[in-house]
Amino acid sequence: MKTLFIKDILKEDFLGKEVSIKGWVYRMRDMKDKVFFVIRDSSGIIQAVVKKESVDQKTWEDATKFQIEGSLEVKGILRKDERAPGGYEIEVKEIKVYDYGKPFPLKGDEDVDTIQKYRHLWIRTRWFTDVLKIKHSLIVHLRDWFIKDGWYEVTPAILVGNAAENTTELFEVKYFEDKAYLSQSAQLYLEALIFALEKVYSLTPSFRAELSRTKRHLHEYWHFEIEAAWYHVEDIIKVMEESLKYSIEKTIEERKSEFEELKSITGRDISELKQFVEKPWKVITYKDAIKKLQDLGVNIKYGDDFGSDEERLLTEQFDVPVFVTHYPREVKAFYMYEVGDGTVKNFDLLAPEGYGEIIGGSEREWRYDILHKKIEEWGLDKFKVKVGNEEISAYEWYEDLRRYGSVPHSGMGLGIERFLRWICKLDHIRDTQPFPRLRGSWLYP
Ligand SMILES: NC(=O)C[C@H]([NH3+])C(=O)NS(=O)(=O)OC[C@H]1O[C@@H](n2cnc3c(N)ncnc32)[C@H](O)[C@@H]1O
Ligand SMILES: [Mg+2]
Repeated sequence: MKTLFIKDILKEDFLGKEVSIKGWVYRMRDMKDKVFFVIRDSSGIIQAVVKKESVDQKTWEDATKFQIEGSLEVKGILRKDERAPGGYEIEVKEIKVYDYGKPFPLKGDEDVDTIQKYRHLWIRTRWFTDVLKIKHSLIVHLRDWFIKDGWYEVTPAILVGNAAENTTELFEVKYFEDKAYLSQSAQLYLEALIFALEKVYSLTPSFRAELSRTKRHLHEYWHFEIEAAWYHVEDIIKVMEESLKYSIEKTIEERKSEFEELKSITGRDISELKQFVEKPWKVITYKDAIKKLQDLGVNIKYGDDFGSDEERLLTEQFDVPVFVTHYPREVKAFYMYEVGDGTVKNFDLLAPEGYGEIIGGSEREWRYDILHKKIEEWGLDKFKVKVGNEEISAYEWYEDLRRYGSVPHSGMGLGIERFLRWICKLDHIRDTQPFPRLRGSWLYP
């Protein structure tokens, strides 16, 4: 007989029939002449009852030896039982023991440090399993949108020789006799690839050695980045509003039961997500945003960057995500296209409900002279790499993209974990990653 997933047998057509499932003991109650199990697999839970008078001695003894998270396969008859989770129960005839298990170290009320110590076991938590499935769907549908829109998935370098973002937030790694850095962003490599494929995307880990200890910073996060030749920043804003709405809409459809379960933990109601999809998202300039914050009594002036507090306050003025554009050149990255009035053609997408930045994007400086001057002005040419017997600027190759057939181009980077934190209404970004790397966390597990 075929072993099925639990979700596949929770149906009237299996009533009275023999079924077989494999999984782990989620709950158990040992009575005098009965043992009630709730067994879980990746698809859900089901009650299974072992009655002493209905099974042989060995099966009864096995049934009484299990611990929480013990692993087993049960065969039995599916019965209706309104009191059981899901309304069904298996009356067990046979048990195949894989592992009785040991007293499980987690009871469900542990503090953050204890959870961190047993994170490799804690990730079996049902609500976190729901978050992992929603993360999977958001990524799959986002990729789907870009594939349908003619973009190519590419595989950029992760061991790199230069900073793409803040030079003080690099993780340095030993690279034989030299040193390398863990990639902060695939952007510079995607910019090289558009001269071949024109529209490219990648999903890679990005690494940030930020010292900030906040609810939205990880040292290692998954970064969905896109780059397109001939596109201007307005085109990228349009692409991201459409693709994120598509991903959210498809994920809501596909993960109804997961969102239902999650609602009791985080309070996220899918009706809130539906209204983000239905309404047009806002676009305001940095200058407007500064004015709005000043009108709200925030002590901020033109030229200041936004921190989490300012972003939270700003997003609380809107009930949809907000694209904030045209920041002052000084507060943004070297590669951004200079408008000429002191601003750059960039945007940050701020998620509502106080979640803040989930995307950073911009039009790239594609004019060689201006980019070369800025790389020198920002001291980036001090980054050297060994090429053959000579030491050259680690940005020489990047400037070559402006020497040989340069074109206007734009792109963006979406933090998957920040996107997921907003969609699931999670309090802390640590609960968007199975093995989060946070300020002060151990490299364990
Ligand atoms: N291809 C590009 O144009 C991307 C560009 N080079 C870039 O890295 N922009 S960004 O620094 O704003 O980071 C992009 C996004 O990456 C996320 N991000 C950025 N830093 C983090 C940390 N520390 N933890 C989690 N997520 C982070 C966040 O959502 C940002 O909006
Ligand atoms: Mg940013």
